[in-house]
Amino acid sequence: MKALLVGEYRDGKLLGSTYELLAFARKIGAQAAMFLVGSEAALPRFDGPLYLAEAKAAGEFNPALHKQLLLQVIEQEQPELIVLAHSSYGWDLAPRLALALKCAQASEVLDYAEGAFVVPACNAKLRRTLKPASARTVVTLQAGAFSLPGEPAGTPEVKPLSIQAAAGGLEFVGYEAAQKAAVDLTRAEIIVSAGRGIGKKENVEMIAALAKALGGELGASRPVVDAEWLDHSRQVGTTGQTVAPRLYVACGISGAIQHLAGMKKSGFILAVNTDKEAPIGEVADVLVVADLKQFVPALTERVKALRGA
Ligand SMILES: Cc1cc2nc3c(=O)[nH]c(=O)nc-3n(C[C@H](O)[C@H](O)[C@H](O)COP(=O)(O)OP(=O)(O)OC[C@H]3O[C@@H](n4cnc5c(N)ncnc54)[C@H](O)[C@@H]3O)c2cc1C
Repeated sequence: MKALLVGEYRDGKLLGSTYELLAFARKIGAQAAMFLVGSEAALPRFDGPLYLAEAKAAGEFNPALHKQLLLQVIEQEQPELIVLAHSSYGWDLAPRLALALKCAQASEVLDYAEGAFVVPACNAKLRRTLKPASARTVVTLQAGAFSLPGEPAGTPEVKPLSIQAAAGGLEFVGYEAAQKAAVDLTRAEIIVSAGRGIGKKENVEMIAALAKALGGELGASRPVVDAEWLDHSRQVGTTGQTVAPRLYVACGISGAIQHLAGMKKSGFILAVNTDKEAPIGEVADVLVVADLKQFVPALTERVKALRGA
């Protein structure tokens, strides 16, 4: 099987998600070629053809023009799969491509087995298996679902793409930095995070008390932020911050892949969950199967006593 991987480049840098596409291609045993609107100065490390359009000429974000360039490469390479990251770039480009190619599209792929793609359903509570009816499929990959076992290596064979004329309608103007987060969790050595399992806003205080006793920062999963129990600057995960503290305490967090992608590199992970089968157990060093309303205050008192606070 042949896969055309659509790498991502932003602000002069190749994005790490590009290597997740390579990991996916490797996992499914596909022969990989890559398309990138980027720069010679930031090439991906892999062995294979790399169709490169200069971002200076094509704009870093111009789905209409990038689609045109991609269609030329697809004509040449004839891949069965066109693979993008499930990012704002992929969300925009993938359906345009699928429509132009009149082929199937599978979004937010988590896994692949026997010609079928596994994708999340019902707000990630369930998984659905999709078997495309077309010979060619455009897929976007969920962030963090695939990773290379070691450091990427290799030298691509660069095939420059020339830009004849800009596709009308869109012009890449630039990026606008998001407002600086009120809390920088990326620097925290200890993070205690609240998940939906805390039940109600009033229980945030209980999690904050443990964070304070440990001398750490308070974090959160997305539902806690969506419910406005905590500010977005405290969200950990693919649409929040990526953290790697020495200690991460997950209170009432199930361990959805989007949360794990933001904290699985923590030094030591302690999870508190009533469900012993919760996926957080797969990355936790210790999973305490308990009601957090009993366990967390007891742990806080013990920590305070040990620290003489
Ligand atoms: C595009 C996209 C991006 C996303 N980005 C993020 C992101 O950045 N960060 C993020 O966190 N999520 C993100 N999500 C959402 C993610 O898919 C999950 O829905 C979310 O992480 C679940 O949060 P949770 O674990 O707090 O809640 P749930 O999945 O509802 O889990 C609650 C857990 O609490 C446990 N529990 C319940 N009661 C108790 C109790 N009394 N004591 C102990 N345990 C208890 C339950 O057993 C359960 O495991 C994203 C989703 C999408 C589609």
